Amino acid sequence: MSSLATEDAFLVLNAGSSSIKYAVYNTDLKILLNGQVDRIGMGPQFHGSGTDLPVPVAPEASHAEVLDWLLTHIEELSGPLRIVGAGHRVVHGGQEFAAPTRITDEVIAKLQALAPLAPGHQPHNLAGIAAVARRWPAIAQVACFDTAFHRTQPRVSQLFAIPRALSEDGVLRYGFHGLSYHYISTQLPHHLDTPNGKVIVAHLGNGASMCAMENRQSVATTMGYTALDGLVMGRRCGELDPGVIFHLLRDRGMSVAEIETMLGTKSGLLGVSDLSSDMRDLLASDSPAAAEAVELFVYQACKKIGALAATLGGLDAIVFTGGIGENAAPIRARILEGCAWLGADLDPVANAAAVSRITTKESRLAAHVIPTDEEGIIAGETQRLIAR
Ligand SMILES: Nc1ncnc2c1ncn2[C@@H]1O[C@H](COP(=O)(O)OP(=O)(O)O)[C@@H](O)[C@H]1O
Ligand SMILES: CC(=O)OP(=O)(O)O
Ligand SMILES: [Mg+2]
Repeated sequence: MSSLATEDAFLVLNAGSSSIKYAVYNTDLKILLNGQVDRIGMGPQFHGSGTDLPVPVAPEASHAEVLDWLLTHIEELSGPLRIVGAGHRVVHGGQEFAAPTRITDEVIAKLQALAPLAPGHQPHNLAGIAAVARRWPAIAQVACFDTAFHRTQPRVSQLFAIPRALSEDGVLRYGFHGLSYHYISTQLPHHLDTPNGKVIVAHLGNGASMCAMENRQSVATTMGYTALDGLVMGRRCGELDPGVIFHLLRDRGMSVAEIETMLGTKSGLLGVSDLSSDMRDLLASDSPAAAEAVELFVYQACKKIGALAATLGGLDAIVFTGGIGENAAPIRARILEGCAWLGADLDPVANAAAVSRITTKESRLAAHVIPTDEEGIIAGETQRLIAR
């Protein structure tokens, strides 16, 4: 990156369940570098600065190993830049963290205590914070939470029907993907005729969820206390009768840890297809089990759209985002076919091109594709907190 000048810059890390996205911004929030490692656990691939290359680690290498390589690579790419701050996506903020927060040892300890509620994410988020602190010991770091955007929800959306004492203790539907939903909420006025109307945003990636918005605020979401609930995901089961867990414990002799691993990493698209957690692999396969996994993904998405439309009392628009939402035209088409009763009329040409609006002019329900930018939200918040 010989074109980079010597200037102050922020690093942003967004560790998801199958990817680590990064971006480097200058203090005017201009993006200087960005990219990602995806397919972590399945032969990780780096994409960024005009190159695509396999990460030189074992195919099953952990997020931590990938992170080590990635930070060295970012340091090389960033050449003369002075990294003066870092912002991180942190998936679970629990009851306490409802806004971006400067990271201290005390904050780290509290976030570690929440790790059991997000075992596929929080440890990777904290590993990123620790790795940055080792490499750039003097810089300020900021945590931005996936749960924060949903804190505007009415209490009834957050409650489970369990004894009150547990709800008072924080066993609530927190919801996730909030940085993505926050970004999309800022973009609705640029795309929709009715940005403040009744909108469902579908963040469909390796993790997948939906958020019902009105006045661009979250009023309901499909994920829960943890990121296991709701839609079918790459490796997570989504909505499940809790009775299945008792059956596995009592009648099949599985341990809590085995069940957690099964529902969190061996279920979803991977479990049903017996082939892959990656939608690209399933769409390219002619296996009947892969087709059934895709059918279940679409079926559950349509079912949740119906439920969220009911919480909103109607529906003006659906927005697709995330790796599948942005890139998988056949999945968007199939979900919108299931929304014909809500007035969706797909424009196949627009859908194939993934231009912003993918329904016809006459369609009563508008559908749009809007690429998400979690890193942009993190960068803005990091700069704001560090400047203070
Ligand atoms: N062209 C594509 N067609 C279908 N699915 C895609 C395509 N590109 C990416 N995906 C899907 O997006 C998923 C990753 O989404 P992403 O939002 O980046 O994941 P993460 O949850 O790790 O942040 C992959 O698992 C893959 O299934
Ligand atoms: C919360 C969550 O599921 O995140 P991701 O989609 O990045 O795995
Ligand atoms: Mg993600």
